[in-house]
Amino acid sequence: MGVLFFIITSCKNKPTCQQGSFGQTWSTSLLKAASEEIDSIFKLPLERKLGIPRKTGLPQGYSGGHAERFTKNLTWNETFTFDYYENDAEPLVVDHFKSVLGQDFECSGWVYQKYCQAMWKLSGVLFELLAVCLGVDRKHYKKFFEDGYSIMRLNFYPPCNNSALTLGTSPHYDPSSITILLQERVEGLEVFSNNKWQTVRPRPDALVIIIGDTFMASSNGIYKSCLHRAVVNGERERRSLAFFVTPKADKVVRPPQDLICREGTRLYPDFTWSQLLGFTQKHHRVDAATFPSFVNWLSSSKNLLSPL
Ligand SMILES: C=C1C[C@]23C[C@H]1CC[C@H]2[C@]1(C)CCC[C@@](C)(C(=O)O)[C@H]1[C@@H]3C(=O)O
Ligand SMILES: O=C(O)CCC(=O)C(=O)O
Ligand SMILES: [Fe+2]
Repeated sequence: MGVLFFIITSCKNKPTCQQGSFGQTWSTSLLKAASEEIDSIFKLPLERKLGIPRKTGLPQGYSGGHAERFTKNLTWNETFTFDYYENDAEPLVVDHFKSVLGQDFECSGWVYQKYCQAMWKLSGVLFELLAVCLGVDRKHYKKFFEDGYSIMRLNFYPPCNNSALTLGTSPHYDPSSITILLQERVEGLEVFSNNKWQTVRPRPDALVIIIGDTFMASSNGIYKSCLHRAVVNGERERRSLAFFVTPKADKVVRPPQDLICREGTRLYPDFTWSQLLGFTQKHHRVDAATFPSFVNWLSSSKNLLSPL
């Protein structure tokens, strides 16, 4: 069984952490600011939130339990999602916040601009770490993902005193490559490991790194995508931030050649992120069976980029 998820902590009690053990440029204060800023969006009046522009077939925008997409198994959460592209010239997240939420959201935009920049840098370090653990060229994955982007998701979970009837986020594997997840103080994240759901205890100074389907395929199945969910809390509001790292939309996802030679066989066909994203938005709600269903769909719908 490959790595499912792991937890990394920021530099110990340093106000700004330039280069910590992972070479990351994030700190507990940055995580705290990003957690606290979530309410600036979700405490808006409902009509304001529903007025946030949303394009059908894309995860970006505001949603309440995905009620605009699904008719059953609605989740007990509100989400706000936007894309992050690394761009040294323009603070694109700030521009996005001002355009979809208004000029008075410039400061919130800067909080998430800085947060996403730090998470993007961290993802590069994580890809090197994962490459080293796989025994492939240290820079392989960092180079593969460097012209990619990220889907940034803010999750807000209101208290729910009937946890038997609903979930915050249903059981699923993230379709993306790796997810950098920040839970603030209220627990709720559970991973399915050793045949049972296990709580991942929140730590305000820690990030949870979750392996997704795209990285599982890029590692020829050596790393396994991690089944996880979010349960609701009876008394307390819960917040989390998920930074889904994804390749450039039209880039072909396949393991490095030396890994294929070493393994001898390919577990998954070539695909693009654009195909997988489109599948999750148009054909199959992300759940515990997304990736096998996607692979079948690829083969049956003659969308295979190349035979296995
Ligand atoms: C490709 C994607 C689909 C989701 C957003 C991105 C990456 C994670 C996916 C998601 C968050 C996984 C849990 C279920 C989901 C429906 C959700 O709760 O929002 C997923 C997203 C989606 O389909 O919009
Ligand atoms: O809120 C959480 O802890 C998990 C959320 C999650 O898995 C997701 O947004 O993909
Ligand atoms: Fe997830």
